[in-house]
Amino acid sequence: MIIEVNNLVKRYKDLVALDHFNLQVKKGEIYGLLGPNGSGKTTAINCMLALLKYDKGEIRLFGEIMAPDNRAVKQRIGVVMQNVAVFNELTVYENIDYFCGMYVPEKTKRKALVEEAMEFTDIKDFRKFQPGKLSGGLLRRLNIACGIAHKPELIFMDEPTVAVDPQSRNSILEGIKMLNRNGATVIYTTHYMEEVEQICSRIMIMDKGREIASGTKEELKGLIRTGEKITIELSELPSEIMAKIQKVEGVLEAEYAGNLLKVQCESGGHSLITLLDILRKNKIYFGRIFSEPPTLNDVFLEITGKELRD
Ligand SMILES: Nc1ncnc2c1ncn2[C@@H]1O[C@H](COP(=O)(O)OP(=O)(O)OP(=O)(O)O)[C@@H](O)[C@H]1O
Repeated sequence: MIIEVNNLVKRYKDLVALDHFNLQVKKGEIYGLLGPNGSGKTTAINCMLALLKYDKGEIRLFGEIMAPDNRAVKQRIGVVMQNVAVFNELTVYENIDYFCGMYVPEKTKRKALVEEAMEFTDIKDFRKFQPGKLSGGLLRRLNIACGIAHKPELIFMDEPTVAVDPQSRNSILEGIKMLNRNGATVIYTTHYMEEVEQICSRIMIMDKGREIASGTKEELKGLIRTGEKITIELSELPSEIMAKIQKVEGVLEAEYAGNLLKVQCESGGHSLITLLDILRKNKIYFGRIFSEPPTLNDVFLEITGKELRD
């Protein structure tokens, strides 16, 4: 295991931010911590990095107890925090060089690493720019370059795509996958379920400082009763036909509004054919049909009774 967290408790006065939190991350994973704002993701990361003291529990990184002065372990770690943390008086190149220099003292070796990090994050053209002159997306890329230039084996990324345009977001996500293919283990926090679905090999869904479920996205979706959501375009739907639809085996809920019939089905059920048969037999003409699998928001909703997003 690269990360082992056992029974971690962190309180801010009366508020329990982490409540007996456990985590195991294996080498080579992109592990996602998914949870709404305030669920404890940043607190968990800061404890793992020994930036915060905690009340109870144990944290091991690379098999060693993590402590603020454990330089050997810190050298093997890269950090990309939620808030961009760069120096405004330094250029792009100098910023990356500074952060890389904390772990790589040799100048020539460092030069090659800084060039590589700029290439990787595609900010070479801005090497002489100061951060204040960069767009939001470029700033995020600089933040990432500063965190990864020394080629860490384990990378912590805390919501690196917040307030980033879709194009930069995709290039950041692709970059993370590439870092992982090149051998880095990644721990990634977000409240965007699409991101963890896109890049993470395993996911923990958090709420109120605790794990509520974990596994691959397929395993998580298999935990819940909610299955696919079927949408059918219809110009009319008499109430007696709606009543028949609501009684179909495997149908949890059905509603008709704005010429759309929306049917929420149970997981594992195959209700589409039956639904279409009912419509055909009753001479109800339908247009396009869509089927969406359950999302991680459905998992969160079914377990906690609330939406993942605010
Ligand atoms: N320095 C602090 N002092 C007091 N309470 C704090 C402090 N930092 C965080 N908290 C509280 O601890 C809880 C967990 O916060 P944390 O920032 O770890 O959550 P998060 O899941 O990372 O949320 P976000 O996505 O908003 O960063 C929240 O209720 C938050 O208000």
